[in-house]
Amino acid sequence: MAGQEISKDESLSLKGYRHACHVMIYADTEAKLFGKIPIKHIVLMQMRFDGFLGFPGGIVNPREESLEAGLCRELWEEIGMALKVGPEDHCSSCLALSPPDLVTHFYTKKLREEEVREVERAAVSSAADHGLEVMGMIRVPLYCLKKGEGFPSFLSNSFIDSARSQLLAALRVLGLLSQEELEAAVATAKMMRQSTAH
Ligand SMILES: O=c1[nH]cnc2c1ncn2[C@@H]1O[C@H](COP(=O)(O)OP(=O)(O)O)[C@@H](O)[C@H]1O
Repeated sequence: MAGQEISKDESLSLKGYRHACHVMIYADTEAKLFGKIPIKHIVLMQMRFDGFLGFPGGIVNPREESLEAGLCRELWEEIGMALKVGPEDHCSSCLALSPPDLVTHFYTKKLREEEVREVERAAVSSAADHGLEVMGMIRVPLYCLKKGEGFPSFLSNSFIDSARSQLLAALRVLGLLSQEELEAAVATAKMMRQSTAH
């Protein structure tokens, strides 16, 4: 579920709110799973310390730094290398579902495949948060195999705050998956969750 959308400027004028910025890093790829199923796009998320999936980023203080400067500082801690994310990469800002006094700002950043590999290597070898606040960077499987394996199964995980909606919206807006593919994956994920609920 997503919180209420709000413009970035309006959110910055709210009194008493904290701000969090997160980014979806992605790239195109020619790679094929089992040598035949096109992966098409690499999309990075991370397993957080609390067992939820989310995007890299964190809390920023707009009174001390711009949202983007704060995001880059957080990325340095979680990825262990400098990654430039600017206002042009901003996608959406939302009032968080919980806690109620939080605005979550979401960005997307397209890299080349080799640059994504560099991010993955740095996240393991240099990032201060690796193994602590971040248990590991992961790739989102965007293909759909038999019995919901792949993206539907991935969507059945637990996501922090609006991370799942941010993922689905970004995939749609960036054209990484079609509306039909997204709807089918969401419906299959829902059935999978129901059938595994005890
Ligand atoms: O990927 C995400 N998308 C949307 N909201 C998120 C995501 N990750 C965390 N949040 C929300 O933002 C808050 C702060 O984020 P995070 O835990 O990354 O920052 P921190 O490590 O600086 O405390 C979280 O408590 C959660 O409500």
